[in-house]
Amino acid sequence: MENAIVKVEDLSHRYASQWAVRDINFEIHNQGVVGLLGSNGAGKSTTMNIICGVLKQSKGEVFINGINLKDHPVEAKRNIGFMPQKLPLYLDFTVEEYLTYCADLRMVEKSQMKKAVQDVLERCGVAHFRERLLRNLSGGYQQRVGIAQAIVHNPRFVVLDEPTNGLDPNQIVEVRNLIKEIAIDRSVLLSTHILTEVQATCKEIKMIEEGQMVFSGTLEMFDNYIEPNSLIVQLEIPPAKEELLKIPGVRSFEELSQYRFRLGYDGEKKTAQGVAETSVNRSWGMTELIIEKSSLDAVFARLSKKNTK
Ligand SMILES: Nc1ncnc2c1ncn2[C@@H]1O[C@H](COP(=O)(O)OP(=O)(O)OP(=O)(O)O)[C@@H](O)[C@H]1O
Repeated sequence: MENAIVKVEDLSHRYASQWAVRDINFEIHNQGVVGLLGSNGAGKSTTMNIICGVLKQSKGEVFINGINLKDHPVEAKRNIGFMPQKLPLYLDFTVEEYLTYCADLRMVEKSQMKKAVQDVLERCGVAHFRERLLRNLSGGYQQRVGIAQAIVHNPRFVVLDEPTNGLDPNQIVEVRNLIKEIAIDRSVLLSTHILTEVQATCKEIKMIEEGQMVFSGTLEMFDNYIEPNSLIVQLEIPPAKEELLKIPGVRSFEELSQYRFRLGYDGEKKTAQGVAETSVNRSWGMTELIIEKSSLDAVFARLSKKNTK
């Protein structure tokens, strides 16, 4: 079987006497964006810094493309691109000078350097600014250059730490599109506090709280983490409230308008089916039935709380 792009085994890290990360395990096998979530101080930056080889862990192992990062850092890092939260930009360099410098640091072969820089200039949409000083670029374009430096050596795995921080709404959309584009042929681990960002870009989510992994799964699993327990039904010829409360599983009733009602239920999936069937059988003229899901914020809050109990 092909090596996982990233494999993290029993990863723990301690600053002085305090453990920041405890026994984290995960693997990333596929291309696409994986969101790394967690409250402030949860351990995201510590985890990312270790995975990128910037910080040495107290315990555990990290393998990048099958290569042990601790034992073979130079080889392993060839497969990693990192864009830290605070961009390491040299503001007096032009875009092209800076990317050439980064390509050199990442040990791109001299003969390949020009092509590597040209490719990322184009791919990240900054070719027309190649001669501009970094200090004269807008925040959105500086972020693009930050992403370009992370992929100039064509790594299989890229880590982006809050890449849309401080951007305006248009720039956010553009940078998110760029992230999705670069994740077509590589894995991207994206740390963010913004749940709409996760929704817009990620296919998988990992969530850390107090240094431990509290969730790992698809965006859909995260979205469905809290079982729905209410539904909205719209009926053209509504019955009396008591009739609705008689449907098996229905526990509560709330009138939203003359024709629209919220019914609370016990989480049993069959209840929604029962509401639909009864409405049809009794000719209540059902025009809409929506199962109300919890928001991503509610799931995030539940997972954070679960860990602090
Ligand atoms: N250099 C350090 N020395 C001591 N403690 C640290 C150091 N860096 C981080 N910590 C502590 O380790 C824990 C995890 O911090 P970390 O920065 O990894 O969290 P985070 O999830 O990235 O937070 P944020 O979202 O606020 O950036 C926190 O309790 C933090 O105070």
